[in-house]
Amino acid sequence: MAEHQQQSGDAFNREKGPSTSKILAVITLLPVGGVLLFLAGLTLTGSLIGLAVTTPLFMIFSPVLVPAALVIALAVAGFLTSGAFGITALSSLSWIINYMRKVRGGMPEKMEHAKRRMHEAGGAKEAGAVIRLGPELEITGYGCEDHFLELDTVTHAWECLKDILLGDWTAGILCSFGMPVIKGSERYNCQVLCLNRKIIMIRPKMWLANDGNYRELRWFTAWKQKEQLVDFQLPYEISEALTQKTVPFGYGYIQFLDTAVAAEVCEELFTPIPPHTELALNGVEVFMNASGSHHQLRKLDVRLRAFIGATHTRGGVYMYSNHQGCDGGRLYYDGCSCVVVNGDVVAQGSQFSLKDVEVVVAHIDLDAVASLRGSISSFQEQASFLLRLNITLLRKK
Ligand SMILES: NC(=O)CC[C@H](N)C(=O)O
Repeated sequence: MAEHQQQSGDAFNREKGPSTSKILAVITLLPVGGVLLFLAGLTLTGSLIGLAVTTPLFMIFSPVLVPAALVIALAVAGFLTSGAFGITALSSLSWIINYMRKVRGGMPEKMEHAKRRMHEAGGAKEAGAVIRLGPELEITGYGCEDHFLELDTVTHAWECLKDILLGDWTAGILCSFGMPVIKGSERYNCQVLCLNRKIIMIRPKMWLANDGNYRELRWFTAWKQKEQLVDFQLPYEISEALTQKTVPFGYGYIQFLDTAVAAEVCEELFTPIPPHTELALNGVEVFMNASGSHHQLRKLDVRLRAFIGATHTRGGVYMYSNHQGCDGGRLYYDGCSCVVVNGDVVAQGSQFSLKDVEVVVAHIDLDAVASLRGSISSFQEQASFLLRLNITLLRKK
């Protein structure tokens, strides 16, 4: 397995350089831009000199209307040509500068949105939030479709995650980011859980959305080894930057000193046996559902019933984060990110909005979960006889 992991590191390195077509574009545009800029200058100077020489002559020999009109026409033509040359030259040079900047930055602008979102969610952190959940496949966007099959989509997602982790965004706040991860030869739709500039667990989606408008099995494989957390070797550049070599990968939850938290990824909630049922019996109190769910009449009602059903008989905090807007495909993702506690919706975001980022914050009393569970005898009976799940222990409050 270590060998396979190294492969994902290799892929990470391989995809760095610019493509041949881009290099060709730069090589052709650079002289063209320069020549055009030179011609622009030349025609501008010519027009100005012509105007300067002929104007006094016509002042003396006026009124000679036809040659005057001729001079004006020539001057206008001169300015227009110079302007056209100038604009073409400047736009080709600015394309080159932009391209150079992108090559050096190494990441498509699209993935910068994840960082922007983190920045705007900073307010939630200042308001005291200790868990931050973004939507499914947040870093790349949910609707990449066949671009998920390109190695550099995954590579750039790691680069973006690295930038986020090197900043302050994850200091003191558990953050869940969605991105594709290649493990060995398989590509998984994952939630990457991070805290204090480290990756503490990668949770691959186990039940993929593959009906109606969804085609996740075309791009991802479902994680099937439910029984164990395995070691995932981070791509070389990530492990160097984070000084962290491996991370637990698989199905499980994170045990803090005062509570337990787990991811349940979108479609998993809607399966006949959703993971939250056994996670709850294992003591997980907070569920983080990262979702990419499109708008369809009455679907919000289906979702809300699912969150309420998940938590009102067995207790729990259900955090739900959905994309909002359109991203590449033909669907509208209708937000409505929310927080549900013991069957009550305590916070909910908008369904239709043009905002770049919307942060939904809720202040939760975790004792309400413990006390509901403590009051249901059958919950305790089932919990005491259940097989224990995989845990990542964190000695942090
Ligand atoms: N991304 C998903 O897993 C979609 C799940 C579900 N079918 C929905 O529409 O919400």
